[in-house]
Amino acid sequence: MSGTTDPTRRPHRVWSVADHLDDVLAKIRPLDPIELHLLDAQGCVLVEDVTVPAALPPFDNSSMDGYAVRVADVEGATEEFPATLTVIGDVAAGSGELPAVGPGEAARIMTGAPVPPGAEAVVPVEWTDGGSGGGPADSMAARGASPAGASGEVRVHRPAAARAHIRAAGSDVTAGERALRAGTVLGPPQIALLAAIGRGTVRVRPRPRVVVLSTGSELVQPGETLGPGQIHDSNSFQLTAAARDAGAIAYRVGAVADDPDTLRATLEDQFIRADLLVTSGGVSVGAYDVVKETLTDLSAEEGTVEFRRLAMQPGKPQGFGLLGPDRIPLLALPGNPVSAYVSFELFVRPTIRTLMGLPDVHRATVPAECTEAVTGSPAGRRQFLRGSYDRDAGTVTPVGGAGSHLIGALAQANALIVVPEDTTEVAAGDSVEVLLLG
Ligand SMILES: Nc1nc2c(c(=O)[nH]1)N[C@H]1C(S)=C(S)[C@@H](COP(=O)(O)OP(=O)(O)OC[C@H]3O[C@@H](n4cnc5c(N)ncnc54)[C@H](O)[C@@H]3O)O[C@H]1N2
Ligand code: MOO
Repeated sequence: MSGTTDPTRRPHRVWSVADHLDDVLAKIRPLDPIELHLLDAQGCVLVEDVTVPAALPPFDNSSMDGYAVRVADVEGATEEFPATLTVIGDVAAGSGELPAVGPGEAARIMTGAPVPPGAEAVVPVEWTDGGSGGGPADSMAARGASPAGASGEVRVHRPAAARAHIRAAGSDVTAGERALRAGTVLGPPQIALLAAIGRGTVRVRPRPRVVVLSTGSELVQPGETLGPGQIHDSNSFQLTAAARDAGAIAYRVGAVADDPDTLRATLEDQFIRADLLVTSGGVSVGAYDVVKETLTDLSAEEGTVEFRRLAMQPGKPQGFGLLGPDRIPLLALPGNPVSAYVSFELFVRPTIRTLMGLPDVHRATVPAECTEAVTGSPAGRRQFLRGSYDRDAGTVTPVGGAGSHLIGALAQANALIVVPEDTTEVAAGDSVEVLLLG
């Protein structure tokens, strides 16, 4: 990284939001798939069709705690004239050895336990006296408290149809059927299915490893005391949290001073573990804009990073390129905290989600009625104001002003109000486009 900036070579083109985003995403390829343990694959995109190896349930089993019986033995049973059966033992979930139920016999059976041979139906314990000799039971005596419950007699008060309260083998999924299609995003129910069919690992596109570093000699770690002219580094925390929220494994690298050699060395150190590099600060036109200074005019081996002006507010100065021998994508965001956040939402989040191979990379947008007038939106720049969106009312209210240093208002917002390039004023009651955050 040679770090020489030649101002005469600065491109004068002003990029639209859409053109910059298209240019970024055109250079991002989804990460190569790897085999991951189920919980590590949560939120990832499956790249294989998964076939069911063996039916679920694997065997006929009871859906109720009760008694496994033969249908003829309980035919016509009532509370007044119960069917009295001999209890031959217990079948608990996980039971390997099953007692055969003969005529006039019943086996106590628990939910999920295999239906024993000879039994044709299950009667819930509430349809019986539970072996007590009294009225209808509301539960079984716990085995520990009453081991005798697995023997003696039970009076059944109602008849049961064949296969009543029996969950048939294969009634959930059958061997050979497709459990999940390639392209499925693995949420909790999909992970449950994979586990149920016995898959311990799956082939997915992994979460990208995103390295976040902030730049600025004024920055001090939260928890430390500020000296004159210093502020706490909030961007690296904000962006690391946002990267996690977008689905990445994010590594926060502490704030780097405005020194090209330090920045260069810090970035190079991170190449080993980065699928994406995100920096904040140092991209505008000042004398200490270290990111721009360091990453402009790189050699062919070092990569290419282009610094641009975008027709948006906040977020005007942006850098994008591919760095190092592996051509790791780098997004250099402006340092103002709101600018950094808006830039993340518009450009970094879709990049992370493209790396993951997710089908839907953008935040949802909805129309909403703006409850207050907006004035002074800059002509020719798309403005992203912070807003509080009320879904029930279908309204959005601007919070704070347009200043890109307003972190307090940002923390109150749940949406960005989009004011188009050709609009400088919005009247109260006008419909606006709102980008929903989360
Ligand atoms: N003469 C001009 N000056 C500026 C222009 C311009 O076009 N001409 N653009 C302005 C715009 S718009 C933006 S946005 C900023 C972008 O500046 P940088 O990306 O170079 O960011 P810095 O100068 O490093 O910092 C800007 C601002 O943000 C604070 N900051 C930076 N990093 C952090 C952090 N990690 N946590 C909290 N706050 C941070 C920093 O202290 C500055 O106040 O340039 C304008 N200037
Ligand atoms: O465009 Mo800067 O990003 O307004 O604050």
